[in-house]
Amino acid sequence: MVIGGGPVGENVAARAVRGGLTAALVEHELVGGECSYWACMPSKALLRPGHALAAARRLPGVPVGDRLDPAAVLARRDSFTSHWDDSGQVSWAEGAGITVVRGHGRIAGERQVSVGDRLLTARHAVVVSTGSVPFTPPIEGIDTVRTWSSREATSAKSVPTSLAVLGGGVVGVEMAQAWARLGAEVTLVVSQDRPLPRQEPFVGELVAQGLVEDGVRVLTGVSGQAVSQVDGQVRLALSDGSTVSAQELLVATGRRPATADIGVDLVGLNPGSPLTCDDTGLVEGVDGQWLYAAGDVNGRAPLTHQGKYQARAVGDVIAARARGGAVDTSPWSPLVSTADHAAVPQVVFTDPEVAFVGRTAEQAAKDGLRTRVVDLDIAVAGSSLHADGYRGKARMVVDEDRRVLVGVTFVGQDVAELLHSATVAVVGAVPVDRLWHAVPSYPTISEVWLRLLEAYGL
Ligand SMILES: Cc1cc2nc3c(=O)[nH]c(=O)nc-3n(C[C@H](O)[C@H](O)[C@H](O)COP(=O)(O)OP(=O)(O)OC[C@H]3O[C@@H](n4cnc5c(N)ncnc54)[C@H](O)[C@@H]3O)c2cc1C
Ligand SMILES: NC(=O)c1ccc[n+]([C@@H]2O[C@H](COP(=O)([O-])OP(=O)(O)OC[C@H]3O[C@@H](n4cnc5c(N)ncnc54)[C@H](O)[C@@H]3O)[C@@H](O)[C@H]2O)c1
Repeated sequence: MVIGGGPVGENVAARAVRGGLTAALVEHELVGGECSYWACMPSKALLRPGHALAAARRLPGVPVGDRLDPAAVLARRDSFTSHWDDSGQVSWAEGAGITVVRGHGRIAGERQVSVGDRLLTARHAVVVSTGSVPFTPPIEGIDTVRTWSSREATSAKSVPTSLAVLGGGVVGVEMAQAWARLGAEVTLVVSQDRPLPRQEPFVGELVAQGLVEDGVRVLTGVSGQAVSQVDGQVRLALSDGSTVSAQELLVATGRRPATADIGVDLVGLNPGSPLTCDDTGLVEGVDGQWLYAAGDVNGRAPLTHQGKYQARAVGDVIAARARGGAVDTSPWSPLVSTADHAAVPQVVFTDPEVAFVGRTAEQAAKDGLRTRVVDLDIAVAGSSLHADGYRGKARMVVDEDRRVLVGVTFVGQDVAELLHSATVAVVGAVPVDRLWHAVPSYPTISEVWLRLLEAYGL
């Protein structure tokens, strides 16, 4: 029995069915979850046309208009969310042999879930994949005015004349750029010295530069102190005494696991906290091997692809444990999510794009690794052909004791598709001396791999 029919819950259920079990998927809103309707899909649909226009402008000879057509962009976005109708996903689930149960699921006891006045009992396991909810910081007045969360920012029906964005994380930078390119006057408020502060320092610097070039006002080192409504605008008072006023205020200050109202207290866990689990997804602190968690709700790596990876392991391990006999849960077996610890890839879909996997140099040092860091501008034949004035940077973090990569970061136009090569190198612990023999094709942006290895000394 799976509580939460987002991308993660769907995948847990599908794998369990594939493993020979029956599966019920309890969903209280739309099957497909946040990702399909208010997160990954609509946000990328809003960003992509602006990137295509910017890319075309960097190539003399390509006829381009001077601005996007917002109505067409929003209409295409709507088609990617299936107009917020989940019948296609419900049909997919039913076709995969999953029983969809509409309603709010709560843990009601060992292997039991209540949905309204129905009590459902699972034969083998209950999996919680309820995702996450936006975190609103305790700023004076924030509850008294209408603000945007990522939901409004991804589903808005028209372009606001002006938008203030509080928070320089991934949602903040992506939505600031999307709406700026669609014509809004955007101010991004970042509490640290740069956006995306958890990434390599050059990431935030280059992304901020890209935003400024798009006309975004990027304010760093300031936080929100108070919010009020003045003359039909939202006014945000900042820690340096200044104010920002805009038609809309997007609060993009992070998310928290959705565990507040799902009955976890009944099994001795803390509502509102992540459901900490082992690498097979078993929730820690609950006996009997019946309660699992996957996706945003476990706080391990709040990304769709990583949650779906956990889902495949959880669905498979539940089926394997149901069959009985020995179950291999050693690191890197198909039944565990080993990559969550130090090999998580992520793309930030801004222009310049950001793509990284594994540890930053700072994280590797904190983890006690003896590392060498190689930094390069992305300036190869492939990049110069790709766009006039191509601007990008790459960093590779090498564990010197094992001579393998433990982290790679790329920033630049269209680097997303480079990322999987880095992920394969990190997950596969490919020695740099062998990586040398993975020859990048000429002339592609991948040539940066050769330059990185040369700069390392090969
Ligand atoms: C604006 C934005 C953009 C993003 N872009 C990307 C991206 O480009 N790439 C990426 O990898 N990640 C992205 N993410 C993160 C991604 O959306 C999440 O990691 C992903 O949705 C997690 O999937 P999930 O199934 O764990 O949770 P969710 O997608 O949140 O699904 C949880 C489901 O559970 C349901 N539910 C919750 N509680 C109950 C209950 N008690 N009973 C029944 N149903 C319940 C919810 O209605 C929901 O359908 C983005 C996030 C945001 C906010
Ligand atoms: N492309 C992608 O993969 C993608 C896109 C969007 C979101 N996501 C995921 O969704 C989740 C949520 O994203 P998010 O950007 O909301 O969270 P986040 O945690 O990435 O960023 C939140 C930012 O807000 C800042 N902040 C917190 N309180 C603040 C305050 N009072 N004033 C100013 N700044 C404040 C934090 O310092 C942080 O930098 C993340 O896990 C993210 O990885 C992924």
